[in-house]
Amino acid sequence: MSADLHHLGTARLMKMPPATRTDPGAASLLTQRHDLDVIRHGLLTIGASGYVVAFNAPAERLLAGLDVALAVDLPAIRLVRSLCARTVQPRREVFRSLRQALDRRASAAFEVTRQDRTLHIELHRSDAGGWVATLEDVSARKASEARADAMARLDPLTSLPNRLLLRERLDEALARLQRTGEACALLLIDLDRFKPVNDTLGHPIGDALLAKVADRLRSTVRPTDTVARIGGDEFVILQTGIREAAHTQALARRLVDLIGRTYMVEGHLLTIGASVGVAFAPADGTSADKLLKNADLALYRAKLDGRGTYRFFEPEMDARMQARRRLELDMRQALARREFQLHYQPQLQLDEDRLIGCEALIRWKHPERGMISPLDFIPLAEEIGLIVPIGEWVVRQACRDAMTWPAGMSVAVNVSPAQFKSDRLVETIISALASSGLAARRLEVEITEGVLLEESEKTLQTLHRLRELGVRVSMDDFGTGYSSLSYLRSFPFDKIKIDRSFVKDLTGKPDGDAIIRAIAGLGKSLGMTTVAEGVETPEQMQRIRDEGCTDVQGYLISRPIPADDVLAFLKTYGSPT
Ligand SMILES: Nc1nc2c(ncn2[C@@H]2O[C@@H]3COP(=O)(O)O[C@H]4[C@@H](O)[C@H](n5cnc6c(=O)[nH]c(N)nc65)O[C@@H]4COP(=O)(O)O[C@H]3[C@H]2O)c(=O)[nH]1
Repeated sequence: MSADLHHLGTARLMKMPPATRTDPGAASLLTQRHDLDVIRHGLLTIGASGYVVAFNAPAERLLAGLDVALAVDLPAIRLVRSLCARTVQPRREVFRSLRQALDRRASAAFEVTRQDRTLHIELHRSDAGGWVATLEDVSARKASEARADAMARLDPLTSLPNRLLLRERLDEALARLQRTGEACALLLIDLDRFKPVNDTLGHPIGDALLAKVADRLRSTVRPTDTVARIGGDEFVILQTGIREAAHTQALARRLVDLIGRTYMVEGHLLTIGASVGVAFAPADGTSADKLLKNADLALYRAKLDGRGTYRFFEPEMDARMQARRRLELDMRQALARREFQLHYQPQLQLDEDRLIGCEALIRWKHPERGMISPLDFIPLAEEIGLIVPIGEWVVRQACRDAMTWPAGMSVAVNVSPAQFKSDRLVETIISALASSGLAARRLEVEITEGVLLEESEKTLQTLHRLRELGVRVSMDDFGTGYSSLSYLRSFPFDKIKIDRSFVKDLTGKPDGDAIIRAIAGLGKSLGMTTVAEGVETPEQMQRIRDEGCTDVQGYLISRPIPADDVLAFLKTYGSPT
């Protein structure tokens, strides 16, 4: 240390006896001490010869407790040594900056801590060749900065660590893992059915529910684990020091069970669920990003597998996700590249044995993969919102194609829940009818229960607007959902399409005709047409006729055929006028 101090240039000077020193202005500074006391900050002057010349009362107070008493004529070097024993920065660093300041005749600043108090000290060169030091107690500011720093790492609603703190803990755990060889697990938790609670009961109830979820999560982990909230209804648990994967599995199972138990929030009995994706370090990744990504892939799988469950990451998930991403990229270009086609499946009216319309069914002619079934791309299109432009194309194309058919033939299009949510549906249909010239009564919209499940008020309004236009509305896949019957009461459908699983049961199961008979009777009394889907055999057709259904559709009449073949098919079958 003393070697450093020689660089400060004060050691030689301080050896000089006080009597021989001449510090210009020292006397006047001493006389001004009373004036200096009014300054809030501590002030201390050091003469050119390296001795304390003057200081005010705040300086005395702030420096009380050092192992050297502040006094006029105190060698500055002793003061500096005593202060440097308590600097926040490493002592060498402080000396280096003091030395630099001295060499450049510039200022230097450093901080000293003592019993929870932090002093900020600045040294400035004075005109007289000495130094003026200012001392400020920055403890309160430091504490509030530390508080703000901690707050920036906490989620205000649940007081759980937020994404930032999770990230820091995860980085620490991963670094430790390399040293100790222990494993850790990341459990990504997504709440199922939280959004409807928030949307229907309001945000205060949603917030209270999230706080309860946080409490349950906290209660089920060890103190060494971290529970974090990283998004609206997304939580994460970082489980450290794992010896067996079975412990993580037990935790994942516990989470699904615990979150799925009923909550009482302000008089409301609420039930939500949890899907959990798990990734292990180091097996599934040794970086925070990789681990989060893989836990997310596992979570995606858990959701696909019906939610309310947990999944561990597996390498194939990554491959599957990449395939999905490729499909998504291709699908985004497919519209512009005109790769979609419509095939049409004719519908037969049983009474008069005549064709009355066709259902439009989309096909994707992929340049490399060939024809792709809608079952393989429509769900993804719905998920990423691409169903809106694709559905718009379907409606426009179907209307154009139907204009080439005999006037008695109508066209039915499938409309998915995402299209209903987009607000553009009615305008799209009006525009498609206007530009094609098709009469509204020749267009039929087929919806499934999925459409009615969400935002029912808004959905019903849209359905009524379509009805006012003259467009017909049919309920598809009837009988497969949870509450098909109740939906019949909420909207006066024109048509019920009986799911083909019931038609299959006609010949496969004893009493297989009971459901068809019941639905046909229901349709009759409600004044709705009933169409049996998936009719493949003459026997099924006869039974359906006997049970009172009005229309049929299925391979027996025709498979879906390309648009260009429809007219030829109508001719051979005997088309309506
Ligand atoms: N085994 C058997 N199957 C029969 C028979 N008759 C018809 N099918 C098939 O049953 C499906 C009927 O359509 P969906 O229930 O609306 O089910 C459709 C519909 O939900 C959806 N989809 C098709 N086109 C569109 C579209 O343009 N927009 C939307 N949103 N969804 C569409 O994809 C689903 C599957 O379409 P496809 O693969 O074309 O499958 C069609 C059709 O080819 C039969 O006798 N036996």
